[in-house]
Amino acid sequence: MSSRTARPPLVGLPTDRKMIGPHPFLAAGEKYVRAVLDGADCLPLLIPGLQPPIALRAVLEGLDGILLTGAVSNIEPHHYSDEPSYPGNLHDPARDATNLALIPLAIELGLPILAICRGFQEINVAFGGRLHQKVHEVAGFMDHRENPDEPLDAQYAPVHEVQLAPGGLLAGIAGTDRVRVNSLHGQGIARLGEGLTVEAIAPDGLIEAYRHDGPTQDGSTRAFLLAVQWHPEWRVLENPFHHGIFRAFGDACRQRAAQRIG
Ligand SMILES: N[C@@H](CCC(=O)NCCCC(=O)O)C(=O)O
Repeated sequence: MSSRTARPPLVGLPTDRKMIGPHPFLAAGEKYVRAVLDGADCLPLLIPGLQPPIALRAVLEGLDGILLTGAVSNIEPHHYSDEPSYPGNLHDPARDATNLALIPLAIELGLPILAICRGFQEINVAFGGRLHQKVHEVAGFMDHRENPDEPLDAQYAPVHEVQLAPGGLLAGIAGTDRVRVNSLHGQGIARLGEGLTVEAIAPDGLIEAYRHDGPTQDGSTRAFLLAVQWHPEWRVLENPFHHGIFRAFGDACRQRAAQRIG
């Protein structure tokens, strides 16, 4: 038995940069932090998203998992195309710099990753994929945005189905091949990054979830990487499918923590 004390797995959440009055703050949405604690049963720790990024390898080496959160800001399009950004597009270059540097490092270290909405888009870009800047303006696609005038519970209510890939991670968690999900995004996948495997598709054909089956450091097991375009963190304990996603992520983090201690 190890002489080191067992501790709950530590999950890092890279922050957004938000202005409060004249001062920039580094913040993460409380619902994501709570979902790590309550849904995954892990300890959340915020990773400051600065530009240029802090020494990320040193931070990641002390962690057992990463949660990439959603955000109202959009990835600067120069990271995935030569299209200009549209006027008024809200960006967070410090978060882009941190997360696009952190993703390959986390994968190299074999850390479990759960990515939500903007985080889902970030991993796709980190793997060489492309995004639509406005899905609702692309012929054939639905409008995947929320109505900001509705109460939050209505904005985060399930609004469309996704078809789950047979034999996939999500189909295993859901125990079925179709689920209804919430939808609060203007951007979406135009081309899936190299090496990512589709896990869920919306009725208009938009990819809404994927996984990555890369090998871990020892080459024997595969690290958990699941990314979803919707918001499983919302009232995570009230939705068995969403809780299942966080539990699966937490289990992967616990396995990772046990390897570190053992
Ligand atoms: N800005 C991107 C990503 C959408 C996203 O992450 N929304 C989350 C909103 C706030 C939250 O619930 O954390 C897009 O519009 O596609």
